[in-house]
Amino acid sequence: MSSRLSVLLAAGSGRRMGFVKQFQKLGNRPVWKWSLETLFAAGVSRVAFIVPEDDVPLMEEALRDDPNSERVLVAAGGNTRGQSSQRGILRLLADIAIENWQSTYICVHDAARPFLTVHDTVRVFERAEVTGAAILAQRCKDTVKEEQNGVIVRTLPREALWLAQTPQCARADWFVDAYKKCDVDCVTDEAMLLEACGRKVELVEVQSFNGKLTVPEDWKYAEWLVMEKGQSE
Ligand SMILES: C[C@](O)(CO)[C@H](O)COP(=O)(O)O
Repeated sequence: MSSRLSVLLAAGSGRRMGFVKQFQKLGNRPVWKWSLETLFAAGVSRVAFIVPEDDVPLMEEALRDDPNSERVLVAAGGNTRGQSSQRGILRLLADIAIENWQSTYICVHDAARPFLTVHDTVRVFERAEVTGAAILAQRCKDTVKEEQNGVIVRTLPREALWLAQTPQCARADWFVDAYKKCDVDCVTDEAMLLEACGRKVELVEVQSFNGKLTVPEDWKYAEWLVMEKGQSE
């Protein structure tokens, strides 16, 4: 019987957004709460919630009255995404016997993707539980250009291109093995780390909108979407 755990990343500085979006209220709850509820509804038993070091006490306080508070570990992020993700995974595994790591699946999710659905989360876990690792991703719809000094040097074949999203899920022992062999500071997602160690990571095509709130336009779109969904105040 396998178990499902998750790392929820919320340690970013919000430089491109202009504010720390993951703690802002979106509709009737803070951005981070949207994904936290989804992860638990998808069968995750424990979440390592990774926030900036200075915000750890604040977030512990914010979680105090949450029905899931006992199942959330708040911890400080590192200097890079890779370090934050690694800290979360190792923190979760500290409470689990090594012989159970093979049957433990951990997904890493960006708190900045609040619209993730339970259905898509379960699909990623189910594929990872079969293949060892899987991530949610979107097929590339646009024509993609490679540039040098503002000029196109190549058009890439979009049939083979996907846009990586989160959750990104793998067997716990695969992550631990990757940490021994590869540098977490050289990757921009967990799949890239696993790929660097020769692991095969399956792509699961996203079925509902799961955009990342990165720039102010994304925030405006998110507010509009929440209004449409009837989940504003
Ligand atoms: C993991 C990711 O969401 C895949 O698209 C993305 O790389 C995260 O980027 P960020 O700069 O750490 O938000």
